[in-house]
Amino acid sequence: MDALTALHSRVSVSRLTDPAPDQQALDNMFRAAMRAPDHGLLRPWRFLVLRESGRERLAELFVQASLLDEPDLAPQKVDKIRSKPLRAPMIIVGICSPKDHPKVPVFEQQLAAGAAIDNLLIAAHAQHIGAMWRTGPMASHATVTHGLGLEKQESILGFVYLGTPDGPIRPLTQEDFTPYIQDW
Ligand SMILES: Cc1cc2nc3c(=O)[nH]c(=O)nc-3n(C[C@H](O)[C@H](O)[C@H](O)COP(=O)(O)O)c2cc1C
Repeated sequence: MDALTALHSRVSVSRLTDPAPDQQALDNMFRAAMRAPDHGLLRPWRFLVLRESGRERLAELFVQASLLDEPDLAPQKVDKIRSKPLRAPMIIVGICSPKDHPKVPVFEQQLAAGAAIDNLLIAAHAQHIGAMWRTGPMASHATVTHGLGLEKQESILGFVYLGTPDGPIRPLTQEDFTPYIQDW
C-alpha cells in the first residue's frame, strides 16, 4: 500500500483476532514510529509489547486498580474489566518518556510520542493489520502505571490493540476537510 493510500484509508478496528502481527510487521511499525517528528531528537517514547501473558498481567492490573477504586464492584463487572485487555492478541503500550531539556517542553515531547503512536497505527494499517488506540481511566491509574514499571515522569499515551481484523472493516465515507481549513 502506498503512503497516501494508507494515510487516506486508515481506520480503527475494534474486533481483532489471531494472529498477532509477526516480528517483521512489528519491526516495520517501530521503524515508522521512530520517524515521528521529534524536537531535539529526544526520542521521548518507549513501547511495551504485550503478548499472551503480558495481556493477562495487564488484565489483573486493571482488576486491582478497579477494585481499589470500588471495592464492592460486582463480580460481573470485574469479569468485564478483566476481559478488556484480552480483546486482541497483542497490545502495545505507548509511553511518553520525557527528557529534561532546556528548549523542549514536556508538552512537545508528548506530541512527538503521540505522533510516533500514529505512525505505528498507519504502518499497521499499511500491512493490513487491525489496530485501535485506546486509553480510558486505566491509562492514568497509578496501579497500572506502577505495575507496568513506568517512571514518575512517564505517562501512558495509549494502549494500541493489534491483531487481524475479525469481520469487515468499517467503510469510510470521504470526509469534507474544507471546514477545517482557512486561507489567512
Ligand atoms: C489519545 C486517544 C485515546 C483514545 N482512547 C479511546 C478509548 O479509550 N476508547 C475508544 O473507543 N476510542 C478511543 N480513541 C479513539 C479511537 O482510537 C478511534 O480513533 C476513534 O474511534 C475513531 O475511529 P477511526 O480511528 O477509525 O477514525 C482514542 C484516540 C486517541 C487519539
